[in-house]
Amino acid sequence: MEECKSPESPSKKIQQQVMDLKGPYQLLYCSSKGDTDGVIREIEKGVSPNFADYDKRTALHLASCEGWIEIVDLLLERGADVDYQDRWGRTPLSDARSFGHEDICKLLEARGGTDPAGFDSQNPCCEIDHTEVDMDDATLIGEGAYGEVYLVKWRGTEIAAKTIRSSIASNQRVKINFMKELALWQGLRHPNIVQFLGVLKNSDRLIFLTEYLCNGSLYDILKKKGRLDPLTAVNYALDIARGMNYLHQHKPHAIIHRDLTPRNVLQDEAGRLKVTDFGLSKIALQKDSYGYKMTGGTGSFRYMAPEVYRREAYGQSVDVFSFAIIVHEMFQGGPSNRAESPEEVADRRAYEDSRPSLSSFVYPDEVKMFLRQCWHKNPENRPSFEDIISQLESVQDNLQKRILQQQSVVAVLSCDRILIYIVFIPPVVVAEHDINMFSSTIE
Ligand SMILES: Nc1ncnc2c1ncn2[C@@H]1O[C@H](COP(=O)(O)OP(=O)(O)OP(=O)(O)O)[C@@H](O)[C@H]1O
Repeated sequence: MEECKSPESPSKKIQQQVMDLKGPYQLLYCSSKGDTDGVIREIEKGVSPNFADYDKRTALHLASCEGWIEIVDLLLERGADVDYQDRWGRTPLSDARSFGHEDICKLLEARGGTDPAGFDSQNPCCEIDHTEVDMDDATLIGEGAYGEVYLVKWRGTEIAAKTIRSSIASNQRVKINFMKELALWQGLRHPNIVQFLGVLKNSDRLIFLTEYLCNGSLYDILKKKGRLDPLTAVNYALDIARGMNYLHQHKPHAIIHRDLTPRNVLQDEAGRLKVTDFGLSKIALQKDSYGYKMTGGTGSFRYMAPEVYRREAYGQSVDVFSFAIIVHEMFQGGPSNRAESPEEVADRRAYEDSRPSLSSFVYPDEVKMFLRQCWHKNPENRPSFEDIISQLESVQDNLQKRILQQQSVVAVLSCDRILIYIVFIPPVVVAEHDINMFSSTIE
């Protein structure tokens, strides 16, 4: 293990957690819990009533969702922006409408609140009638944290149907949040992003449909093949980086994946990797006193940026950290520190600055340097995916040149994603009697 010991001690960790709870996030917590005294205390301490979390959600959004009219009134009195838009463009009025809090809607409207996008978040997605997809004839592909995934046919094409467990989908808040993320996913189009197709209408379960990727996940590929050759690893890394760059450059707000792991990267029949399930990670997970807590139940802890684990405010560079761990795994053939539990790994990364080893001969120097930047402890020092793409393209170029030098290649044909090397094979010098022997054998 390559480790740089941080000056932080275990007591620092506890202290840090206490500080997180006491920080400005406490205002959001009190607003969502209906703690009016707590809201007054935090505002009097100097916390801005417009303080927002990483989703740009303010105390007014939370109180409007939860139906705390007294707190909505108080926040407005103290200068909260009635039309503050969150990451999805939703205002507090959009939220109060979604949750059916009529009294709060009236109050917000009276104070000039609007619902610019006219959200009706019960039905924002393209809906496909359940009779169009025969779920009784579905083939089970696998099971994740949210439910099972099936291979089904829709209009003659094989697609994937993701079912959300009723224990999750029956919670109205979770369902609304899921629909918000799916509505966002629906508008995305990129060759390295799994295509969302719609939600099954009138089904007794929450089921959404996406394109089907027949080669499974990067997790399955690494499990089967182990370590990838450097050029394949870099090609795969470029696929993921291009998909992620598209998400991070999404307008008007960047889309942060938050749970980029090898299980959330799928491969199509042409060998191209595509990113899936962004934004869904935090929705169904348990809510604790800090807000939503990522459980890392299926191993996400291994890919979690230190600032997420420490429950600090975070930005899009958390995805760059996860990306670096995935690239490391592609060179390595699987996760490092397999003996440790995923949570222990995340804890040591967050509080001891531990990082996977790069000492092995498998990493080209430029890849080592690049990984160190991507998993840098200071999120601001991590490169953007745009930078990552240009760095990886130059690594790809160098690797291809090295392959050409090592072999007597006379030409390279490039056909879509396949490179065909025409290799010169020197003629073998054969003695005359050998030729005679050879011809007699043929006869
Ligand atoms: N669109 C798809 N095409 C083909 N296979 C898929 C598709 N989506 C998911 N799968 C497969 O279905 C299985 C379950 O996927 P799912 O996304 O529910 O869970 P996961 O990603 O394995 O774990 P988690 O729920 O923690 O993210 C995995 O084996 C995955 O490779």
